[in-house]
Amino acid sequence: MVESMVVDKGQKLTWSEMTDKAQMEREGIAVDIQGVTKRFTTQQGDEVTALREVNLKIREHDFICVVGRSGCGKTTLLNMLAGFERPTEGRIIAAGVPVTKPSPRRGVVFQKPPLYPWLTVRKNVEFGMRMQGVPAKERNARAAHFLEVVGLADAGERHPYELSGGMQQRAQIARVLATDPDVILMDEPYGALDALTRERLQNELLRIWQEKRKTVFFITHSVEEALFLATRVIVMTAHPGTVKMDIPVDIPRDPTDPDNPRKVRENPRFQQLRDEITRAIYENSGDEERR
Ligand SMILES: Nc1ncnc2c1ncn2[C@@H]1O[C@H](COP(=O)(O)OP(=O)(O)OP(=O)(O)O)[C@@H](O)[C@H]1O
Repeated sequence: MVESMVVDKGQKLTWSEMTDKAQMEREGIAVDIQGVTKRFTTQQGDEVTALREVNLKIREHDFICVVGRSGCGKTTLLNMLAGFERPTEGRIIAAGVPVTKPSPRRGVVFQKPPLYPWLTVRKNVEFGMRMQGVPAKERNARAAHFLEVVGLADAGERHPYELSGGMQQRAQIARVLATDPDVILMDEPYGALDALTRERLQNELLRIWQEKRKTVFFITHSVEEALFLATRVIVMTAHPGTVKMDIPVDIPRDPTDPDNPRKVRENPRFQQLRDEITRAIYENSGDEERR
């Protein structure tokens, strides 16, 4: 039987999708990952179960950090949240609607900033908005605002190759923020940066997250980075990838305080959670590797 359809903000939804959407809005759920399994077939014809039965409710304004050993399926999960890949089983609902393809409501920040070398930084920041059909005047104003937000107000007329790695990452973040997504998906965005730049950018991201009230899903290999940023840390285990722990982080943070990183690190709760999460990642792993 074909369910009747209703149109909501230009999207066609079935009645049951409308009911789910209303419930998610009532409960403040931004993204609902429901029983997601993902299998790949390798070129040799073998089947790999990258994720099995992942269930996770991401609330609006959550800052989720996902940690886990290499190969546990973090990027696979992010790719499905972005709509780049489809689950083999289960489904992902974002803003009440099943995710079937990429959407500007979900911005993606990659480890390597995909900036266009022939465009200035300002034009790069405007690019996503141009794709959305934002009029030139508004594009200009929003680009100026977000370049300011990420501390690149003076770099708008430069080209990406004239920027440091940290500045390029800031430009990418400005480009994503300027498209005004509900959810920002970040795949190890600071993995390639030196420790000091990384700390600065983490603080900046916390401030932006507090100000703009976005929902963030952030992959990292660093437990310390996760504890510095997250409202919830999700620990995943491998073969097949699944959620092992969901840990709320209750450490007070103030990104407007330049001494915030040291204060957070020296909080006894930080050290306790770091040990607990590190143990969870590596126990039963059969080796002593530590990151
Ligand atoms: N397109 C693909 N075809 C076949 N197997 C894949 C494909 N993409 C991912 N996999 C497999 O799925 C599993 C999870 O990979 P994924 O990249 O999501 O892990 P990850 O946790 O992000 O790893 P890392 O921390 O190293 O980036 C791995 O075993 C990987 O080999």
